[in-house]
Amino acid sequence: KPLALPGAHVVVTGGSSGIGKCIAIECYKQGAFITLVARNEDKLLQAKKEIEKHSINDKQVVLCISVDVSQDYSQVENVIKQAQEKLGPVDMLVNCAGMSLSGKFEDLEVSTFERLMSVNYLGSVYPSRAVITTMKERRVGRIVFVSSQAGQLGLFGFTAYSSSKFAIRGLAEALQMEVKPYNVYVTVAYPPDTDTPGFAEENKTKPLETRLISETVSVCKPEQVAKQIVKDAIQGNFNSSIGSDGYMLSSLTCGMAPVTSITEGLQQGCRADSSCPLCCPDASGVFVVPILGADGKTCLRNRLSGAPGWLSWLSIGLRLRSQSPGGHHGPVPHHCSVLPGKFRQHSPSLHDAESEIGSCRQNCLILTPGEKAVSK
Ligand SMILES: NC(=O)C1=CN([C@@H]2O[C@H](COP(=O)(O)OP(=O)(O)OC[C@H]3O[C@@H](n4cnc5c(N)ncnc54)[C@H](OP(=O)(O)O)[C@@H]3O)[C@@H](O)[C@H]2O)C=CC1
Ligand SMILES: CCCCCCCCCCCCCCCC(=O)[C@@H](N)CO
Repeated sequence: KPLALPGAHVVVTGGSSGIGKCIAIECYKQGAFITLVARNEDKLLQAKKEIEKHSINDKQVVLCISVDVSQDYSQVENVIKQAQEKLGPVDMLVNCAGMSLSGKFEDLEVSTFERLMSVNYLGSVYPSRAVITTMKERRVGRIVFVSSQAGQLGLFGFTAYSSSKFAIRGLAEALQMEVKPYNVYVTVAYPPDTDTPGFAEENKTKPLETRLISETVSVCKPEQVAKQIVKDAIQGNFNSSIGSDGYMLSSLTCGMAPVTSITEGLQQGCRADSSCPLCCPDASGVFVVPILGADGKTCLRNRLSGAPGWLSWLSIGLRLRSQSPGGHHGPVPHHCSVLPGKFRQHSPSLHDAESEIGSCRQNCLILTPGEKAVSK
């Protein structure tokens, strides 16, 4: 279910400038309450004024908190606490604070590698770590990471920057697998060059080669990038790319990232049905056992959005095969997946799967249709 932004509390790190500021404006326009997090207080207040021009009701608030997200976890944790005291639990966190420095490997100071890793990577870990427990308890939440196209491929001049942006992806993939059963969705955005103060700053020292390679993709407006990111985050899409070459780049570099939207679209015929005993929304066994298990009755849609992409494709393949004459064994509800008999015989986990799913459900909050999740 898409996240409803009206009345929601959105925290944007790096919200005082560039892409982050545009994300804050986009959310504010849709009725959210905003907390902006960045270091410079003047820039924060300036951004607050600009964002407030876009209010849609007189209850909306923009809160500003100054902190360096890359320095000290307990400081960041305090900032999140302050924000939650004023505006309630965080529904969406956007990790957009970041910076770029380029240069040839041997020309970059070692301290630049440390700096980019702490701001871009640890600066995303800390705020996320500070909001995740409450999100899981409430069974509501979105966490957005802003990587970069340079986080999908390594580029000349970006030895320090690219690696810090690749790190974000590893974090996001692992985290999505953990939190999907709690209805918390992770989005990683891979923007191209975008016309922001940060980009202007980066261009002052960019090597010629880096500039030439980057210019093969045109520069985007931050408003456009922000719109796409907010849209994907609301939808719970794991991947957020901009434009057609952004889309191609994402397809080429998708690896085993979790799949959400496209696969779910293809799985139209496999909608989760709350009347199916195996399609409970706890979905704690997100991974292999439930996919191969449940004696062919596991609903794929709930299970797979936290699993690597190729597993989804495999299962779609199996499902299509199983629908062909001869591949179908026993009575199977229309919304459930079917595994061919051959696979059943060869997988020892299959026979235990139903009981395993039964036991993993004991550790979880089980919702019956119509019931609402409440925090512990
Ligand atoms: N513009 C581009 O071409 C692209 C940008 N990106 C990524 O998007 C994000 C935003 O970029 P962009 O809008 O260009 O950047 P800007 O430099 O315009 O804005 C950066 C924001 O992050 C804040 N910030 C920076 N460091 C810290 C820190 N240590 N602690 C807290 N806040 C911090 C800044 O405020 P303050 O300095 O006051 O702390 C500012 O609000 C970055 O992660 C960047 O890597 C990705 C792809 C392309
Ligand atoms: C078939 C696929 C076509 C795609 C071609 C790929 C070309 C790569 C261009 C990468 C540009 C790097 C952008 C980095 C932006 C960034 O993060 C900094 N500006 C941050 O400030």
